[in-house]
This record gives sequence, C-alpha cells and structure tokens, in this order.
Amino acid sequence: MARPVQIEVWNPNGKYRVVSTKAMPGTRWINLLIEQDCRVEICTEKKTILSVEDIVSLIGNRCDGVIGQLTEDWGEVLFSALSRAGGKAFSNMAVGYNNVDVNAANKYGIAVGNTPGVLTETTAELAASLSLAAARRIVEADEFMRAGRYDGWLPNLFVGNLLKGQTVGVIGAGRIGSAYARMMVEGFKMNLIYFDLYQSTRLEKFVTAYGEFLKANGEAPVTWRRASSMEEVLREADVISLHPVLDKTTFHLVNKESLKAMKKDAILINCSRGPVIDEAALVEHLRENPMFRVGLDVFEDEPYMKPGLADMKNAIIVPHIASASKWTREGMATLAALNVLGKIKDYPVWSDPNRVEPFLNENAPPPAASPSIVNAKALGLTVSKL
Ligand SMILES: NC(=O)c1ccc[n+]([C@@H]2O[C@H](COP(=O)([O-])OP(=O)(O)OC[C@H]3O[C@@H](n4cnc5c(N)ncnc54)[C@H](O)[C@@H]3O)[C@@H](O)[C@H]2O)c1
Ligand SMILES: O=C(O)[C@H](O)CO
Repeated sequence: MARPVQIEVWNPNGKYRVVSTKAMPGTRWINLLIEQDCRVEICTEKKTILSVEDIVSLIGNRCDGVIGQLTEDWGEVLFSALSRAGGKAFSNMAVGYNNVDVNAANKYGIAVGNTPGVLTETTAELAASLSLAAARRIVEADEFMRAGRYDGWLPNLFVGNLLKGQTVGVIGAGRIGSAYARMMVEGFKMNLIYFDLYQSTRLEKFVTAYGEFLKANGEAPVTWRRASSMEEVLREADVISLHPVLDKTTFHLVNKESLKAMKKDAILINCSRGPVIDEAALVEHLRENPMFRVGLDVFEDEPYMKPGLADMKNAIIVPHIASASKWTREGMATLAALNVLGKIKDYPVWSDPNRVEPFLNENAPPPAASPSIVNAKALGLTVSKL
C-alpha cells in the first residue's frame, strides 16, 4: 500500500481537488484556485524529489488536477492514476516538459500545461550573468580574495576576455535564446551568429536596427548571421549559449567532436537542459583546455554532476536557478495553477502562449482560459478568441 504523504490543505470544503506536489512561491495561485471553489492540497514532504509512488499517493482516489515539477517522472503510471481519480489536467511549473510523456497524457485525455514567457527574461539574464562571470573569471577571483591570496595589483592577475566586438553564438533562438542574444548584442556590442530550425526574423530585425543605430553614431555596427548548421556556430563564436528544447534531436548536441570544433578559449553556457551536453566529454575537454570556460545551470543527471566537474576551475556551476527571480517564480506558479483550473472549468485554451501578460496582472482577474496547454491540438481543445 502507498505510503501516506504529508500535505497542507487550503479551503477544505472546495468542490474541486487540486494537488500541488510542492509549495510554490506567492499566494496568488492559491487564492485564484480557492476563488473558483478548489480545495488546494500542497505536499509538504521534506524530500526534494518525489517518487512516482509518492505522487500516486498524493493523487489518491479523487483528484481533479495536479501541479507538478520538472524533477518528476510524469508518464503512464501517473497519468493513468490521475485519470482513474477523475483528473482532467496536469501542469508542469516549468516551460520545459521533457519530464512529461505527452503521448501518455493524450491516451487518458489529460491536458498538459507549461509556463512559457514569464521566465524568458529571467532565464536569459542568468545566461548573460554566466557569460560575464566566465569571461571575467569572477568566481575564481572571488575564491582567490576569500582565501586571503590577494597581495596587490598585478598586470597578469585574472586576465579574461573582452566581449565587445566578439561573436556570440546562440543555439536555439526561441523565446529565451532570442532574449539572451538581444542582451549580449545590445549590452556588449557583440556580433550574432545563431542556429535554429526556424528563422528568427524579429531577432534579425533587432540586430539590424541596432547596427544601423551604432553606425549612425559613428561606431562599428553589430552584425548577424543565421548559420546553416550548429557546427558553424561552434566554429565561429567566442561565446556560445544553448537554448533549445531537450528532445531526441538535441540530446548530446554538444559532444566530444563538437567541443573539438570550438575555439580553444571559447565560453560555453548551458541554461537549457543538462543532457544537451555530453557532460563526461565536457569534463575531459575542460581538463585538456584550461582556457576554455563553461557556465552551467543544468546537468546531465541532476542533481548529480559527472565526476571531476566540480574540480574544474574553468567551470562555473549553479543549481538550476535560471528562472529563480521572485516575479518569475510567482508568475510560473500562477500560470501552472491557471492551466489546471482552466481545464477543470472547461475554459478554452489561450490563443497565444507567447503573450501571457494578461494572466500575470495582479490588479485584474485573469482571462477565463488556460494560458498554455501543450497538447491542446491533440486533445481537440477549443482555442480562446482573445
Ligand atoms: N535552466 C532553467 O531554469 C530553464 C528555464 C527556462 C527554460 N529552460 C529550458 O529552455 C528551453 C527553451 O525555452 P524557450 O521558452 O526559449 O522555448 P522555445 O520553444 O521558445 O525555444 C526553443 C527553440 O529551440 C529550437 N530548437 C528545437 N530543436 C532544435 C535543434 N535541434 N537545434 C536547434 N534549435 C532547436 C526551437 O526551434 C525553438 O526556437 C526549455 O525547453 C527548457 O528546457 C531552462
Ligand atoms: O523549464 C523550465 O522552466 C526551467 O528549467 C525551470 O524554470
């Protein structure tokens, strides 16, 4: 028999039972659910990653919807359990949903939500922070100071890379990749080379317009180029940031061979998903190329790192915090709750998941729609006219 899991209950007499597998930031998401007659149950177990068995136990015999996390394995077992409990919706509190077997959800007619847009700038800012920290060796220099090793200014002390005039490479120029590219181009006057399966016309127009502005002011214009292959980006860029979705086409996109193609003193940033890089090959590359630097927010086998990575001075490593700003995390919680609520209430699906601002305005009630349901088409859900 399943082990009971500790929970906290809000609005015990609510008609619909919504479970959140974790406490999430802010209270707006709870209030929005309560106002619509939901009983909200929040798992308060101390362990960080819940097992499938824990979540089956949370779902119980009757559950209308679940808000879950990217650390959970949402597949056949959980969707069948949710379906048996009368559930209609699941939402990841994340934009990436590689932890979800959408086909299994489709089989049981369960809507799968995610949280695009609200984390775009926050995530891009972390990628930009890692790029700067790697270029200017900030973490190494900080450790040096704390160790009491600074005994005076020296011409060669922690010499790093100037970004201005160098080339930034973006692989996966979607929402976050484009936001990052704009930051690096406008902030540091870098030239852009990008690779994506689709053309990013808005990004290209932005760089062209900024280049014209610089030229009109007597400065060297910035340039852009859409590469025809990822290898072209790896060969030419000085700083490369990875922002694709994780799927079969992007698993180990950066491997031993592609690392070799990169400049010896290049900087590689990953704020997408760990398995996009072959991490063991990366450790070897870092060891053999001390001038090569990485900034990693995500890891191949989270929460673990491949042996040797933590010892590398030329690696900056942070624990999957790219979306961790207060505004964003509260917004993610709101979008995830509204995805579930919308399906429970049979609302339509919002027409444009890239335009979720109306759901985030705390001074107005949110639209009667689910902000982002990734399998809306497969389930034949109605799309909002707004
Ligand atoms: N580290 C974090 O905390 C964090 C935060 C937010 C998002 N993410 C990750 O970032 C990913 C991107 O988020 P987004 O909102 O920008 O999504 P998005 O869908 O707007 O962008 C993804 C882009 O990747 C491109 N792409 C897909 N396959 C590709 C391939 N084989 N080669 C090159 N490009 C390819 C797509 O065409 C798309 O433009 C998410 O799926 C998630 O996994 C991580
Ligand atoms: O996909 C996502 O949203 C991140 O990994 C967490 O914000």
